[in-house]
Amino acid sequence: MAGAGAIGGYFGARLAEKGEDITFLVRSKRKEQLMRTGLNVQSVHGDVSITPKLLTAGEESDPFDVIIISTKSYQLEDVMEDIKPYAAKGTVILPLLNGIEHITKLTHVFGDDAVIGGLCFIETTLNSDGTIVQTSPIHELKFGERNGAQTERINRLEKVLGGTKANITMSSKIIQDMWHKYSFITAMSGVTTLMRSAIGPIREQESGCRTIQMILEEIYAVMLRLDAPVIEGLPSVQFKKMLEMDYGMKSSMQRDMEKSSLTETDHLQGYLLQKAQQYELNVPLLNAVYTNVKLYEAKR
Ligand SMILES: NC(=O)C1=CN([C@@H]2O[C@H](COP(=O)(O)OP(=O)(O)OC[C@H]3O[C@@H](n4cnc5c(N)ncnc54)[C@H](OP(=O)(O)O)[C@@H]3O)[C@@H](O)[C@H]2O)C=CC1
Ligand SMILES: CC(C)(CO)C(=O)C(=O)O
Repeated sequence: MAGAGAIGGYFGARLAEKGEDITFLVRSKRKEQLMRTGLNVQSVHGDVSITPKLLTAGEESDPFDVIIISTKSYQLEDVMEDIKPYAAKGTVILPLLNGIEHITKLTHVFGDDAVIGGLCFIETTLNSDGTIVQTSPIHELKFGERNGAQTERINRLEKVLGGTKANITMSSKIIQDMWHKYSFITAMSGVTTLMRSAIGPIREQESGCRTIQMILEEIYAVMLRLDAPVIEGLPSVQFKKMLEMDYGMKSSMQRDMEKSSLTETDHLQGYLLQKAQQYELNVPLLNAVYTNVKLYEAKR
């Protein structure tokens, strides 16, 4: 597992809890912390604490069968360098980042065949002592071959990841799932950071609902222009999902802002905005949410 942060620590701990052989690639500060405290998860599905197997970049190790990437988008270039020595021919790279642009970057470095698709739906964060806190019932991870094939390696991976105390499933349309998640999170992180509120109170305002619907429409228009494999009527499907989210659900971008951390807005809203400009599409709400986060980043 490349990274032992909010999602990497959560899914890694769940896999280790099941008995899988998981090594976490960490940097020195996190390593010191984990050696002192162990890897601790506080979860609505039950807490778990493990003594993690740790590796830091440059240390000797055999290559890994699977490398799950769980860093932020702005840490991708560095982590790709760091994992290179541990990726051999046949190593499968499974990224869990939100967004889509990282797939191109990963295939460029590791080759088309090595990289499969992946995503997760979970609300989790690191608290000040490094504990992973998972707060709402959803803890879903999806993975699959990018071309949807039911290959031998994907069946093997399904066996390894299955039976874990988290909802981990194989998808034969993972790229579509990733675009759908991308549209959802771009809207969700956009409105929650703009309104500085969890999703519930935003939906209680009629204008809040309209804002969510409008930004979903803008995102959809850009994705259609990019020939992304999205379903017809995606904005209504995503809006419905937004209505079903826990009242207090926040986005990880919003939590990052609450912790005064850097955000992934360039990777999420920024990428779509750049495409909208290229194709001369009018996306006022995307512009507004992106500017809001960039102003926050400039003031950090
Ligand atoms: N949190 C959530 O609820 C969800 C997040 N996501 C997505 O998942 C991705 C990860 O987010 P999240 O888990 O919240 O982020 P975190 O910041 O909590 O975790 C990222 C971790 O990666 C580590 N890391 C970064 N670079 C390296 C490196 N070169 N070597 C080793 N470790 C490294 C960081 O370690 P260090 O301490 O050294 O900085 C950090 O612990 C994002 O794309 C996000 O959008 C998706 C769904 C939900
Ligand atoms: C959709 C959501 C809010 C939870 O999975 C998410 O992906 C995030 O916070 O990054």
